[in-house]
Amino acid sequence: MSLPAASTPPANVQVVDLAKRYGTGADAATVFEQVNLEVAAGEFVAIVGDSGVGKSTLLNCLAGLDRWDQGQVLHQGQDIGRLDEAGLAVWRRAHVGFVFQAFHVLPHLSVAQNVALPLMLLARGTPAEQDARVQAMLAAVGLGDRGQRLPQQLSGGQLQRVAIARALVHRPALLLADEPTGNLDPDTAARTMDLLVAQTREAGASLVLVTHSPDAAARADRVLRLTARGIAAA
Ligand SMILES: Nc1ncnc2c1ncn2[C@@H]1O[C@H](COP(=O)(O)OP(=O)(O)OP(=O)(O)O)[C@@H](O)[C@H]1O
Repeated sequence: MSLPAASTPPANVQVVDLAKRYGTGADAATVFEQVNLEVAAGEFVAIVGDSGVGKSTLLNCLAGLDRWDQGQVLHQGQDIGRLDEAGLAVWRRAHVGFVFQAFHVLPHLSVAQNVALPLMLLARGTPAEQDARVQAMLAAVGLGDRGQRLPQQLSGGQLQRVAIARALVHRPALLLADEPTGNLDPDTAARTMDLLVAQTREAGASLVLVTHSPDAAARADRVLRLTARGIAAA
């Protein structure tokens, strides 16, 4: 009896013929179209392109935060365009770590509570295990002694590091980062990139990073340029 042929595992992330437009009828404006992209587990892809070409929009589509007009976004073979808002929220919570240009840190929670949020929402681990993981992440971003502070007591660069700790704390399979080093000095930027790359390699996450920074792009396995007509090797 012959064994079934081993099937190739699907790419962690697949984008198929994606198009995004704003407006309708005569006012319709295409941001991008014919975007095709595959990112493997453990792979780091940087996306570059002119200002306004749609890099943040594409990242938002990958996170299911923005809807698109044509094409598909698949995560481990699952078509996330078929999920409703509640389904998307559950999927995102479990699988996605997002570092935005704006930090989206909650002002009334301490730094440690902000970082703990994904673990609490997923009810992952005991409170003691959650505390230990949060403390380890804060130490990794150089904020081990700032956990009890409120966000307003931190600098912009420190807040960016809180956002990165929070994005990584639940070891997501898909890491999406929009200019994560934009507000940071060169040393902190390099350490931040170390963290993102380590998570990608060690946890087999896929990292998609939008950047204008040549230093950040230089760390990627592949650099792709987004234009209105698609995405290709830079
Ligand atoms: N809600 C919206 N309605 C209409 N147009 C929008 C909306 N949001 C974004 N756009 C347009 O979509 C295009 C892509 O914006 P986006 O922020 O994705 O670009 P970007 O490549 O990330 O830019 P940058 O490098 O400057 O951050 C821009 O022309 C922008 O004006």
